[in-house]
Amino acid sequence: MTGLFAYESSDLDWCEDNYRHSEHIVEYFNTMSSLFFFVISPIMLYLLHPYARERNLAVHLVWIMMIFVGLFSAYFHMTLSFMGQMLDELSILWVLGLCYGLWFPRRLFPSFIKDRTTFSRLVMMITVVTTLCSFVKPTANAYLLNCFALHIIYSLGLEMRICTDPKVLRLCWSAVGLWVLAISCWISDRFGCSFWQKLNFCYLHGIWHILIVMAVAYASTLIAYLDANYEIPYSLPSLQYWPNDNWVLGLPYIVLKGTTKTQKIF
Ligand SMILES: CCCCCCCC/C=C\CCCCCCCC(=O)N[C@@H](CO)[C@H](O)/C=C/CCCCCCCCCCCCC
Ligand SMILES: [Ca+2]
Ligand SMILES: [Zn+2]
Repeated sequence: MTGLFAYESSDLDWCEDNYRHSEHIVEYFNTMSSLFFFVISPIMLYLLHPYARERNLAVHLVWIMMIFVGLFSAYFHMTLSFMGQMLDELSILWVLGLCYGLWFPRRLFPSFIKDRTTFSRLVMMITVVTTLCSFVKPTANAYLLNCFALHIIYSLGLEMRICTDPKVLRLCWSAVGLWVLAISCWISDRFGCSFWQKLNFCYLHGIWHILIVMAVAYASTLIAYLDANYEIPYSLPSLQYWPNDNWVLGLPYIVLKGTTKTQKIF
């Protein structure tokens, strides 16, 4: 049992040199860049509060769980232990499950499912089964998780076909662009390590951490915005960026111009 927690007991080892900057932290830069989750998550929790209050307070669980993803990611890179790997990957799986349950568009539900509660229960069952299966071949987990991004982009494409709002389109392309940059770093670190070692630049996985958090902030806000238009249209949602609307890489959030009260007046 203690072997599961042992340093370097995971089959995964990223390109960054082990123990280069500290004798206690296996991959220093990868560990430190995981702390970026702690910076973005509280800000997103704050920015999404008006939408969560109107729609469903469970929305807050997404960014609360992202704090745990950051924590487990830091623990994994600090130790490269098997337990760290599983905590890192399973926390990502459960955030994905939560996002699907909350936000997957009703229009795209399989025909035999009539309401979101049934859909969320099905997602929960699939997440539990996938959690158990993840112990069968742990080295395959990360690849499987990355496939979810493809499904999210495909579903977004279906939703965006009829969209002409430039602000929404900008958010969508920014999310996809950030993800393309992120996944390029992840793949390059995984499969091009000898090349990057020759250049003495082995930090691509750490850069992936930073880019994927930004991609998730952009994609989740876009999906929440589409959801708000569909599920709480009286709230008149619109998109803005923090701290400034004109910043190239501000954090997107949803502003509600109407509330339940104004709905009752109409
Ligand atoms: C209707 C669904 C809406 C979904 C919205 C987005 C949901 C985000 C869900 C999960 C957060 C992912 C956080 C990534 C943490 C990375 C930690 C990490 O680096 N782990 C690695 C090991 O250290 C591990 O190898 C990585 C495994 C792959 C993770 C793949 C995550 C998929 C993220 C999907 C992002 C969607 C972006 C879509 C852009 C248009
Ligand atoms: Ca390494
Ligand atoms: Zn990582």
